[in-house]
Amino acid sequence: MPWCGPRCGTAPSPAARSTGRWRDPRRSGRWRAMPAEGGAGRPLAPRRLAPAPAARLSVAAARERVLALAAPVPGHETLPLMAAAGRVLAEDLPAARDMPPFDTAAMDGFAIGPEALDREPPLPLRRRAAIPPGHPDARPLAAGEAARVLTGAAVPPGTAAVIFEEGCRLEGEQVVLLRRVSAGQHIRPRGEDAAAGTVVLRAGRRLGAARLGLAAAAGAGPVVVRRQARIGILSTGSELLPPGAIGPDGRIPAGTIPDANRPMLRAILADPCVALRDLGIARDDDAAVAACLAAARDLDLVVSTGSAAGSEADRLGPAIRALGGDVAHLALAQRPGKPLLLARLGALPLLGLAGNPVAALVGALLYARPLVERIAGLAPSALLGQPARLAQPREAGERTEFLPARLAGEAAGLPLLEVPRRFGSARLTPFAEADGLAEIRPDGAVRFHAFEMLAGG
Ligand SMILES: Nc1nc2c(c(=O)[nH]1)N[C@H]1C(S)=C(S)[C@@H](COP(=O)(O)OP(=O)(O)OC[C@H]3O[C@@H](n4cnc5c(N)ncnc54)[C@H](O)[C@@H]3O)O[C@H]1N2
Ligand code: MOO
Repeated sequence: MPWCGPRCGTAPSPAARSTGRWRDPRRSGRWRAMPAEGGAGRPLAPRRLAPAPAARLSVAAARERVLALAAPVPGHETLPLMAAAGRVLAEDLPAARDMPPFDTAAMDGFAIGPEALDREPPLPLRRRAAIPPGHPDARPLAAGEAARVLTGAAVPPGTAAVIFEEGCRLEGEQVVLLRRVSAGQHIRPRGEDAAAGTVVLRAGRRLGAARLGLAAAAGAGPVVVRRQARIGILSTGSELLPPGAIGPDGRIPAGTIPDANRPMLRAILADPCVALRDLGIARDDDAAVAACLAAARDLDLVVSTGSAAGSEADRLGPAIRALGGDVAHLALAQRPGKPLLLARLGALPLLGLAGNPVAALVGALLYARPLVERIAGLAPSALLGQPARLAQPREAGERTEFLPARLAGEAAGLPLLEVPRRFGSARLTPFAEADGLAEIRPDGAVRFHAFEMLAGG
C-alpha cells in the first residue's frame, strides 16, 4: 500500500503522462494509476485546501508554526517533594542547609587529630569508641586519640583527617597507623557541595531523578512547581469504534475500524507534567464535534487526529469555524503526515494531526509532543536523531520521509537501519519490530530517531 492517496505521490514524468500511468519509485515493478487532473477522470472533492507543493512547509518550519500555537502555562502549585517527580520547578530552589551539613567521614576508618598528620608509620594511637552515622559525638578528639568512624558519620570536633581501616592495624586498645595521612583526607567538609542559601536548582528545571535527589539533599520540603498542562485528546471519524470495543456478536461492525490513534496519543503525551483528558470520538457531524469541544473549553490544548485534510466529511474545521474559531490547514513537505490543522477556539488552541495511524504517530512525535512540552514549561525536545545508514539503499523522495526502522547493527560507526519492504501510512504492523523512525531527507541524508528519544516506543 502506498503512503497516501493518489494525489500525493511524486510528480509523473512527461513519458508517464503520455501513457496515463506513472511509476511509484517505492514499489519497484508496481504501477499506480495516474492522478486525475482538473475535471477529467474521477470527481474531485468539492473543497480541498492542500496548497501546491511549493507552499509545503518543511518539518522545521512546521515545528515553528506548531510551537507558536501556545505558551507555557502560568499557574503554580505546591507539592510535597515526593509527589513532585518529573514536575517543573516554578521558583529557584535554595539549599535549606549546608551540603553536606557537617564534616563527614568518607570511609570506614579512624578520625585522627592534626598531631597524627604526615608522620612516619607505624604510629600507635589510643582507640576511642565508634561513631556510627546518625549518632554524632560532640566530644572533641584529644591529642593522641583515634575515633572509630563509619562512612557518613559526623567526625568529632578537632578531626584533621580520616584514615581508612585498611591502612591500620588493631593492637589491643591501640590503633596503629600503617601509612602517612595528609590533612583533610577522606573527609567531606561541611558545605563543600553547596552552602546554605545557594540556589542549587533554577526555576524551569524539571525534577527528574537527579534533580529530585539534589532537591532532597538540599533539604527541600514542599516545592513550588508549574501546574500540569491540561491536554485533551480527540479522535474524529464516524467509522471509529472505541479502542477495545467490539460488537455484541464479538465482531467489529461493518464499515467500522478500531480507534488506534487515541491509545498512541495517550502513550506519547503521558507525562507527570501533563493531565490528559480523553475527549473520546467525534462523529463526522458538526454537532458531535461541538459537543466534544464543549468539554474542552478549560483545557490548554486539544490534540486531535483525523479530519485534518479538509474533505467534505471532515467536520472538525467547519465546526470550529461555526463556533467562531480560526482554522488553518497546512500541507507539510513530509510523508506520512502531510496535512496538519492548526486552530484556535477562543483561548483554546487545537492541533489536528492526520488520521492515518502512522501519520498520527509521526505527527504526535514530531509536533504534538514538543508543543505539549512547551505548554508544560519544558524545553521542547529537539528533533536531532543520529546520522545513520540504510541496509538497503533507497531513493530519496521530494518530501522528508519517516519510516519504521529496525536497528540491524552498525556500519562505519553509524547505526545500520532496516526498513520494511512494505509499509504505508495506514499500516501499523511494521512497527511491531521497529526500534524507531528512519528519517530520509530529500537530499538523501538519513537520521535515526530511537523511540526512547521520541517517547514513541
Ligand atoms: N483527495 C485527497 N485525499 C486525501 C489526501 C489528499 O491530499 N487528497 N491526503 C491523504 C492523506 S496523505 C492523509 S494522511 C489523509 C488525512 O486525512 P484526514 O486527516 O482528514 O483523516 P481522515 O480522512 O479522517 O482519515 C484518514 C484515514 O485514517 C483513518 N483513521 C482516522 N482516525 C483514525 C483512528 N483514530 N484510528 C484508526 N484509523 C483512523 C480513517 O479511517 C481513514 O482511513 O487523507 C488522505 N486523503
Ligand atoms: O502520507 Mo498521509 O500524509 O498518509 O499521512
